[in-house]
Amino acid sequence: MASEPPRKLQIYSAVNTGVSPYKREKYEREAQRYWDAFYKRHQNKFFKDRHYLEKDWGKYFSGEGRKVILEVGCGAGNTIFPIIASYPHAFVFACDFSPRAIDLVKSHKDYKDSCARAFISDLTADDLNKEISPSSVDIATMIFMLSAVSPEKMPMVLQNIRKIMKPNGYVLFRDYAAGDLAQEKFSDKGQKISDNFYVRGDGTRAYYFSTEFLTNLFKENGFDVEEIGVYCKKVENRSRKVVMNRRWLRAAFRMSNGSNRFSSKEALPKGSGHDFAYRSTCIPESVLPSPCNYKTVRVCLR
Ligand SMILES: C[S@@+](CC[C@H](N)C(=O)[O-])C[C@H]1O[C@@H](n2cnc3c(N)ncnc32)[C@H](O)[C@@H]1O
Repeated sequence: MASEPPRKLQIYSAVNTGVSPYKREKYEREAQRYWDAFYKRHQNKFFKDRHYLEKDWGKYFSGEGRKVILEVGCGAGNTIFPIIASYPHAFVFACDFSPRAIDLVKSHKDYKDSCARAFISDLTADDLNKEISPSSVDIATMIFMLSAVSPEKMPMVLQNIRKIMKPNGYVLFRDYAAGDLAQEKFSDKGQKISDNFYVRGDGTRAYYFSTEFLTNLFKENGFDVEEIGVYCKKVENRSRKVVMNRRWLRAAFRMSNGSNRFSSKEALPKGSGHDFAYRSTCIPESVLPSPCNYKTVRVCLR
């Protein structure tokens, strides 16, 4: 019969990470419910439309033919609708595991069957091939989505996306970078689940990526790095008289040739934590634009 772990060990574990094993498991099991509650509370008012996509990634979206795009973890559609506005000939698949988020997308005034199809899907569990033909997507956008997934399950998301990407298709990625001010704030409050992974007060979670971790994660799952960089802003909140140093990672990954050589089993992390045994070469931090040149902007961002 399996015996319970010694009590001392349990206490150590809770103190070490800030979140008890019971809560950690609950946040994982009920991730969908927490995000759905988020959209019940905030509707489509929380995130701003992401108008920087065309400026940052125009070269990937433009070109011959009708581009097929998948917005992964689309939320209320703040990435979908700027893409449709800038590229009216594109077709955008969009998925999220929050039914309320998908309802918000479908009720948006610019949602039309001729240019978009939104559906409910848990990217860590549901096969995208049920909704999208294999090897049919030119570009997958992952905008502040992967950070919401536990590091143990990130490979599953990438393996799922690989199946529907065209050979040489691109994943365009933007998400939280390690060292962001918001991460430092978490560190003070005992909301740490594991290394660089935290839970917010509303039960949603956020992972803070280093360039090395992200590079290895994508390489291990069959993508090559096209570009990657840390992107920094000083965000000034004049009413609260605070200046915050925010950091994001912006990257583009291309499907590796020989796209089917990675089985999903191989892609899974080896340990129970996210101590992946990476085999691939990393891009050293020294070749990245670091330290950041902060530029001051006045915006309100999560
Ligand atoms: C910060 S929001 C980003 C939304 C959108 N990409 C944007 O640009 O505003 C993260 C989204 O990822 C979704 N998400 C998290 N884990 C997911 C999963 N396993 N499968 C599908 N969607 C997921 C959440 O429901 C949430 O809508």
